[in-house]
Amino acid sequence: MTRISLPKRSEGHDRPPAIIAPSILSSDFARLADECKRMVDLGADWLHVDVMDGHFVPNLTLGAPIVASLRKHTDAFLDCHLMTTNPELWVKDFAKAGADMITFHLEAAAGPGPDDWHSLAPDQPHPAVVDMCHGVRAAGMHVGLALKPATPVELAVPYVEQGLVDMVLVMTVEPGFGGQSFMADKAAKAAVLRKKFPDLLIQVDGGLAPATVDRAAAAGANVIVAGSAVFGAADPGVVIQQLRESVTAAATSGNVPH
Ligand SMILES: O=C(CO)[C@H](O)[C@H](O)COP(=O)(O)O
Repeated sequence: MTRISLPKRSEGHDRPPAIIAPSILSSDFARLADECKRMVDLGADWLHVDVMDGHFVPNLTLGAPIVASLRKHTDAFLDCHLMTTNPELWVKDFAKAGADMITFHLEAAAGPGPDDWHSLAPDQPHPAVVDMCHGVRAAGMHVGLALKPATPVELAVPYVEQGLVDMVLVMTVEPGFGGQSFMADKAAKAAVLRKKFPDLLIQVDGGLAPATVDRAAAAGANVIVAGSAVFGAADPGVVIQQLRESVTAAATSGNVPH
């Protein structure tokens, strides 16, 4: 059983409700519990946890022990984005630590190289990806599937069609670091998914801020990850509110995502 259920799309909306997930990558790690409490008090729906292994991306951040420590201080939904090779190695540890969702990279199933997605078929689920989805659910967590900027969005479709994933994460920067510039053309990948899957959680991550979120919201995204824009703001609560309003306005506008 998953600890917290996922929000559902309601009548008259073209997507599930807005979920704003500050990325703790931009927090003061020495004061992590306080930083997370502050974000939740200011209106954050989820906390986004960036897990980097120094192989899949050129950066090292944190692992399950930090999640376990954090869990002692918060009941918030912990959305753990695994930027790692061999993500299956970490499923049990993250489940035990109290993670609510594991989002792993589709490319990691094919290999750690930036172009390894070329070996994935658009119409046939990859067995390693399918096993990973089943493994995450069996461990009591929700499943997210992440796509790097160069990976075609169509490659995610078979896993959504088969009900294997709860969320697709469309990366709008090259994974590895906070504070990068938003890639608007990559956000447009969300529209392909939203047209086919009105109930799917579609997350965007990288360079999201009040100045860029409208583009992602117009494409159909509903889960907004923002690190530097939120933690670096004079009033993070205002930024969280602006991100939410952008998604909510797009969801009720009746426009087809573009
Ligand atoms: O996954 C990530 C980096 O790989 C981060 O979540 C992302 O970059 C958020 O930071 P910012 O909002 O500052 O771009």
